[in-house]
Amino acid sequence: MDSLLRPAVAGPLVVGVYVVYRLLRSDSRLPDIPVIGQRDGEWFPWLRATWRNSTDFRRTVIDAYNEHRDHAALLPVFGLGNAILLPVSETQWIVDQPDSVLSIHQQTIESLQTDHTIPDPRLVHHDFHHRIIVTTLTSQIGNLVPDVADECQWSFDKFWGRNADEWTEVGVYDTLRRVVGNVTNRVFVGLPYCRNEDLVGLGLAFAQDVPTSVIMLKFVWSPLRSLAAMLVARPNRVHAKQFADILRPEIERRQREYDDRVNNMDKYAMQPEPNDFLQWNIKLAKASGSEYECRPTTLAGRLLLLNFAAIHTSSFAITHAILDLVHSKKEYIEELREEIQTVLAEHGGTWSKQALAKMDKLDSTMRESVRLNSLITIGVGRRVVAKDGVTTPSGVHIPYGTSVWAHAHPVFTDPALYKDPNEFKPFRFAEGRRDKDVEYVKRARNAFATTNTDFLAFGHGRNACPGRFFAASELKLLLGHVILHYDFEMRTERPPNKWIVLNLLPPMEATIRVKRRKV
Ligand code: HEM
Repeated sequence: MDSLLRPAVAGPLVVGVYVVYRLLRSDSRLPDIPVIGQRDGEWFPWLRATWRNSTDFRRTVIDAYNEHRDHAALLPVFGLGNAILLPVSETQWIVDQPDSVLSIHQQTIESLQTDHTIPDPRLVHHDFHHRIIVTTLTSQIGNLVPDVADECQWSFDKFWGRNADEWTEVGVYDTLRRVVGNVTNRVFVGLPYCRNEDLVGLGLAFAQDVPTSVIMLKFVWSPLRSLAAMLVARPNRVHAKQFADILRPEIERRQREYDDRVNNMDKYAMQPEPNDFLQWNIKLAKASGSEYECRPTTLAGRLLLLNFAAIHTSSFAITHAILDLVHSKKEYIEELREEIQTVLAEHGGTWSKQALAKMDKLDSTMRESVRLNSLITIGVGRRVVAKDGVTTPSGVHIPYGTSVWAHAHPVFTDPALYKDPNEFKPFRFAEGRRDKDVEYVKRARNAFATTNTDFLAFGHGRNACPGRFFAASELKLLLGHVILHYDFEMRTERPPNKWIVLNLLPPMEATIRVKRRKV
């Protein structure tokens, strides 16, 4: 008996009993509503539903849509905590709730365990980067397109080559994540740092560290997570420090120059300020008067957070689009090439925001690919932060601390919404935009970056992805560039996507053969 009371034995025992207890039964505060994955008459129904849902999430979301789309249902999944999938009719209600009732911020902190996985969690709590994306990045897209186009060319020359005589085999995801890393960081930190392989590599590594450490931490009892994170989130800290070390000289140089510029306007009359995220952040930090926001480690940390939010999401999207095209019809690629050539010719032969806006078929191709391959499979996750909980329009009371979600993956392929829903039809949305029988507002819903309750790839409502307008321009330019400059060897069988926990990912090992076009 004495040995049971020793801390080394008692600690794990208490944790073990608690974990088993939580797995065997649901939280008694949860409403009495159907449980996704639960079958009548089974022993340990909660545990078995949790196991079923966690091990085959694709089946889970499809069954949930077929059986529970009209009412709320509990969604037991390992690591998701108390979660409820609301009926499709309540998706708009979720995103309309004030942040004091349903919070995306608290949900992000919980689902990414940011207090443990982000080396400086204050970065997440103060949303400076979010403000800069909304106020400056989006409005600067027009001015940034030439830089994006230049970096795109440099990067594809490097990773796909210029060989116009022979086919070259390239790893699709592996090369595209590097291209996206360069191009996105051109807009975040500018030249020459966006081409610094160590910097881009660290951004990619960090974006992998976070989900990996989240998965490991979810297996640890929450009071012990800070302790476990010392070990589990070590790579996150190491990579964040190395990332900041590379950028520190540039950040300090820019800060000195910024002060000097304010005092000596004449001296810099012929030298424009850099137009990138780092510079906007330096400016906003100065204006805020916050010593913390002006620290080089804080500024570098924000850039790393953005690398995390932007690069994987965008790399997955462009990987899917290219795989979809290469495994469809050659005529689609030819039709896209014709559109791109025609529009570019009308715009002086160069990429611009206006030219991109005219390329309806290109825009449609990206949206169609995201429709079939969206990374997120349940959408607009929000945490109930109202102390007394919240009651949904259909009358279900949801307690404090529970997360609510909307159906997403099966909605993208609902035959009631799309004809031939599982077929890749790249011009589907372009046709929708041209349909003069449909009122203008509805036609405009077909644009790539437009969100609605049926299309949650970027979320929806006032907290929808703030980077989506930039992402849409960047991705269209990348896709347009490769269609113009490369031939693709067409293939028949698209390698299947992969479900990793709750997300849908592209086949990362897939390769294709490309040849530079002689133009
Ligand atoms: C194809 C590319 C992208 C996809 C599919 C995507 C998707 C998403 C989604 C689903 C959300 C959650 C929204 C919600 O729950 O309503 C989100 C949030 C966010 N995204 Fe994106 N994103 C992409 C690109 C980007 C880029 C390029 C940036 C930065 C320039 C970015 C920055 C962010 C940030 C900062 C948030 C957090 C917003 C918040 O917490 O309020 N994303 N994104």
